[in-house]
Amino acid sequence: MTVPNHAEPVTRSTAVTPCDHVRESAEFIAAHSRDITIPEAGIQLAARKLYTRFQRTPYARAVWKSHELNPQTNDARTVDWIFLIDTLNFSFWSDTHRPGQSGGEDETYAVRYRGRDYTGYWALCAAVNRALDEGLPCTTATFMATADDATWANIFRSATAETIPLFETRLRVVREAGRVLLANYDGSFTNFLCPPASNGSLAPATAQPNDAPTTVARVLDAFPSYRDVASFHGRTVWFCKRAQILVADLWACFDNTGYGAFTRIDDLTMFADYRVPQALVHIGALQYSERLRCLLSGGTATTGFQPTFEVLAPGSREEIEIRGNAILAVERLCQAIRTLVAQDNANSGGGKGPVVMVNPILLDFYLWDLAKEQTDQLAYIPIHRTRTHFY
Ligand SMILES: Nc1nc2c(c(CN[C@H]3C=C[C@H](O)[C@@H]3O)cn2[C@@H]2O[C@H](COP(=O)(O)O)[C@@H](O)[C@H]2O)c(=O)[nH]1
Repeated sequence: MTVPNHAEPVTRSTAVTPCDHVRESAEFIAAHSRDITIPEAGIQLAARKLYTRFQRTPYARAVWKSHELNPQTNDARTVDWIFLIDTLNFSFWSDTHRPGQSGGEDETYAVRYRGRDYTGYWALCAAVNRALDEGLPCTTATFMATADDATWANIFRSATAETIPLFETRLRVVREAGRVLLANYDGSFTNFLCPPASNGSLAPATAQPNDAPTTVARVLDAFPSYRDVASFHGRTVWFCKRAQILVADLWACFDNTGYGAFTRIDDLTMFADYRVPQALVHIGALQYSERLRCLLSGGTATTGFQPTFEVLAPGSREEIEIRGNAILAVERLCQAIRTLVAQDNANSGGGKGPVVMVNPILLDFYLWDLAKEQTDQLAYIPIHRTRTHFY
């Protein structure tokens, strides 16, 4: 079993990266939270359960490609696909459907693709793949920057009465990103990752791996819609969810090679969305106050949590507490699992059982996939509903 070896002299640059800011922000938010706690006993119990599961079935980068909608080739087209998806990777929850409530047709936005209806994040992936199948080059910078409203409306067309949330915001965000690629990166995110050599040749396979936290910082500089920060108790707090998941998706898809090769990938944090907090509450790594649960789902402990699904304003105290504590809970889970790995190593002299490698990215992916697989079982835990282009 390998534990990331921090004994080596870390050649960490002294510069504070966005990932450092995100971690510091999470600590600050947790220290000033009123409606959320991270129960240490819950962390330890969840860490042991996850460790046992990972010993049986390691959760590796390769899982990323196992979903039928994710690209299967490691090439420039896949880089542009991931960049488009993560530029639009936000706010899929339904304005009408209330999970857990009986009766009423589920009209959640859905995209029909190859005979199957996809909702949530996967609806976005299905819409993009359907457009590509229909001959629309929607992952190219020129298309992103110039396609008109009707073309995008057709790309995102729904199989239900509900249309894609934040349609106008998505157009603004995708056009901004397309214009930046055309103006500064010769029309492709591959040039952002691996600037062509002076002779114009591009050989990502031989290029030096990018540094993950530095790449996150460069994404924030280049693409304004990725600047996911807020104000909390008079301080700027950082989340950078889409900038970090963009790097993580490249790393996972390319299996840490070529365009997806990164140093210091373990520095990335969990991606503060509305789905992983639900999974963290379910495994006991996060605890919501009675007040927060009532706010999110309505009703009271005695009348039961009748989902009314209050909307949380972007930047509200409750939204920031949920996002910040979710990040810190995954950090703590990660540390607890690494401690278990180290203890096992010390006791068994290594070489026992499958390699358990864990970092915040893999924990995040695992918990997100868990929440999606167990949507019904987790319906008793309300997600928070905030309309935002950050997550
Ligand atoms: N923290 C975190 N948030 C994630 C993802 C993903 C997609 N990741 C897949 C790709 C590779 C991995 O292996 C995963 O299979 C989407 N989201 C966020 O969730 C929300 C959508 O939820 P729902 O409406 O229920 O589909 C929305 O905020 C979206 O931005 C993740 O991995 N982690």
